[in-house]
Amino acid sequence: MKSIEVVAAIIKKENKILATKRGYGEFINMWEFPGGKIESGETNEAALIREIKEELDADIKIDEFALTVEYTYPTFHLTMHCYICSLKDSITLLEHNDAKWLEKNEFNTVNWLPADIEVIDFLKNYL
Ligand SMILES: Nc1nc2c([nH]c(=O)n2[C@H]2C[C@H](O)[C@@H](COP(=O)(O)OP(=O)(O)OP(=O)(O)O)O2)c(=O)[nH]1
Ligand SMILES: [Mg+2]
Repeated sequence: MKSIEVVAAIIKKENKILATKRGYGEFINMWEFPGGKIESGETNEAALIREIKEELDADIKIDEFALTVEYTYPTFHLTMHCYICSLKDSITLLEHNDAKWLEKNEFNTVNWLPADIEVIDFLKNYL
């Protein structure tokens, strides 16, 4: 089975985190943490900064590593490294079709990608 390695940004502002809704592809309209595939030769941090610039036209500060999720979808295995980040400026949705700032008690109001449930469980304790 194919394996992919992805970095994702848990962008935090006060007690809220940014959830973004996928605008295209297999998982369209499901919610995720913005980010994407690490390219060869790239560090996790460089990949995350590049992806957030590409997807949200924003610069971020990576504050700390949060967790790595391993999840097997029917057609591929996902390794996803997640980092707590803060925004240096505003965002523009270039690939997503919606975004929401969610407090802990609102996490369950959106339809997360299956691999993200573990991230949500982590954040319920972290925030
Ligand atoms: N970015 C991101 N991807 C996730 C999350 N949860 C999850 O299962 N994935 C899966 C969905 C995708 O199959 C896979 C790769 O992420 P991606 O589609 O964002 O990759 P990318 O930005 O490089 O996009 P592309 O150029 O391949 O279209 O990771 C998440 O929270 N954030
Ligand atoms: Mg992406």
